[in-house]
Amino acid sequence: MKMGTALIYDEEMTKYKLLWVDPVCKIEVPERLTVSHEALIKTGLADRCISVPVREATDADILLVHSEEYLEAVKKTPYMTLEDLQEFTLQYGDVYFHPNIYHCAKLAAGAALQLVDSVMTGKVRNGMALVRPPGHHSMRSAASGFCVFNNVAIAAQYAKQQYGVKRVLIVDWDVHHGQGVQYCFEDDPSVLYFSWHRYEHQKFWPQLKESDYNSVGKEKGAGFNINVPWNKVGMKNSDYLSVFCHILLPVAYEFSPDLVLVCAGFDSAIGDPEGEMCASPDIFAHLTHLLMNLAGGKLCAVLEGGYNLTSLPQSVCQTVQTLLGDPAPRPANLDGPCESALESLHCVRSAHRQYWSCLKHAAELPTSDVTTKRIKLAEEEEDKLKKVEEEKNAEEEVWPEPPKRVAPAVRTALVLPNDVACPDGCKRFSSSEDPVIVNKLRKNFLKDADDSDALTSLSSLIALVEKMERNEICNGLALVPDVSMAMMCVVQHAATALRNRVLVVCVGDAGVSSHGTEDGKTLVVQFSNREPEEQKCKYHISVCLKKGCSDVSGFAQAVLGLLLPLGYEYDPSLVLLARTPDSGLCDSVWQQLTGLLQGIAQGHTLVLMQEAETSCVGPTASSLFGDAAPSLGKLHAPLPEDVEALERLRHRLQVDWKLLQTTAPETG
Ligand SMILES: NCCCNCCCCCS
Ligand SMILES: [Zn+2]
Repeated sequence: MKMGTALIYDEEMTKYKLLWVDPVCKIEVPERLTVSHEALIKTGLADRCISVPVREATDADILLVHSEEYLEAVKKTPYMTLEDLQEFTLQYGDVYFHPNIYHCAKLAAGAALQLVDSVMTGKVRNGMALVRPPGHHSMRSAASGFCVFNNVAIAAQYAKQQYGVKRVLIVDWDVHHGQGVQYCFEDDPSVLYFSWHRYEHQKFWPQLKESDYNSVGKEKGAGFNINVPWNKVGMKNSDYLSVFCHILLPVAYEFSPDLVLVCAGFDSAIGDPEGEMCASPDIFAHLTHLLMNLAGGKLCAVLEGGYNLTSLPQSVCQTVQTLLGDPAPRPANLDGPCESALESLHCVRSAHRQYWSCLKHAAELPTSDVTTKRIKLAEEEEDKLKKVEEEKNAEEEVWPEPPKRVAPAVRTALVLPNDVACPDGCKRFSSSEDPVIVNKLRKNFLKDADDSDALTSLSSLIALVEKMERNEICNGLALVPDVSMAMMCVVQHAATALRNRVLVVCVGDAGVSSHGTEDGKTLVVQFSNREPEEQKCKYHISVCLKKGCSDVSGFAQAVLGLLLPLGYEYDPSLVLLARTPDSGLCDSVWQQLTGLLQGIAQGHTLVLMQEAETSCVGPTASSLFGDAAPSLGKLHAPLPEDVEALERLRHRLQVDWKLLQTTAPETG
């Protein structure tokens, strides 16, 4: 049921600009929209989207968030002289008005509403609106930070009112705090607002105390406002992915939204004069991918900031290409979150532990003196490094073009016994038996050489792996007589053939070969309910859950907070996902796992299942084919012993795996 991706853009929104000198506002230029749209055209992405027209938000729409007096005031601006416009602007901060900005602000808000309509009526699965003026800083009765109407806040209220949406998740990955969104929903438990933002201990604009991590929401909304302050510039891909895996995703899955809105600001990308961060544009492919299995895939991304006319279009293209379902590029050098980011991560998780069961066992807030000492030490240390850094790259930031993301000709290939039907859309795969492969298999694997159907399925499997390695096929599913043997066979083949690494994810108690784990060519992560004997080595990890994988929330938290960070850091070229009938996994959890793992290894996921599990072929194929996994529903609290076990395991493994860190290492 793969549906399309909407793209909303109208050049009318380029027809306003700054009419006087104002150094703060001069970066907000019409070219932001034109370079972004042109990039989508040039890369062919625009043609793959469903073009949806803008519309003007009505007074009623705008009044969902703003006051009548504010709307009436803004309505007068088209008739103002230049002096009046400058006078009118002075009452607000870091924003400018123009005779045509009211019209454009109605179109920007209306574009967000068109996107919500398209997604909620099922016309499309997801989409992106390229708009200006942005919205997330504007407040009930005030313009702010280049924003006039709060496009995403209006869209959230509209979705609740028009479609009876119960829970809306707003993810604000713009580098500024969307204080306007926070104020709008801080006492509203039906809207979970998540924002990270440059903060520098309140030194950075808008310099609000309430942008810090301890603003968690008010009254009934307590816990539903998550602020992640960046107290240093230069944050990188690892910092962003760590916050997604250890804060946003666990909470988002527990919240289980019916709709996801993204305040898609790209001033958090490298090269931006506002953010001064160092995350590469392709990180937005992963951030987008990680949100696409929430709310059954209903995701609306609305442009906010982004002021570097090179990284902005690159980031926009990375986002749209992922919304279209193309495999994400392999993440660039994930060398672990920096000290300052770990401080923030620790503070946010601790501030929210009382509200979210997935954070229940997050470490306590560091005691004040330890913290201040640690922050001081960390700051001196990092400032020294920064000085060196600054000397080095005082010149313009440069970064490589994001890698080309070619979707293979065949997305999903299935190796099935002849009597099992192949779901539509997927391609049945069987190889001409390559004698070399056959002989090797006979020699290494098949005791009784006449076991022909094992031979057939194994040789098809190897041939499939080779096509994935050549990027001719994206992912695959194989029903095999013996999962353990098939796993071993693929791992051994891959270890030699594949230049790179294989991540083996085992669900259930299949015997797992430790082949390749001693030298790191293979990373095995096994989920089961059997207490593991001593932890073998860094590359063979057993995750023991009390009720195995049958406890949805325990398993979900293990996947989000442990498997994903491990997988991203390991950065394999193939993900081998093996499941045995005793796994106890329900289809929707299985589909979430299969969906999320496709963000790794450029989507080269190979699923192995026992031949008996024909009922699981359909759901698995649909997830491999790119359909969003069904929502898991609100997650109840995981078993305390599971959360504790995960925390202990993460604490033990973080020595070797930096993306598992959630607190700054004790200094001194
Ligand atoms: N450099 C500090 C001045 C910030 N001025 C407002 C920025 C608004 C961004 C909207 S995404
Ligand atoms: Zn911004």
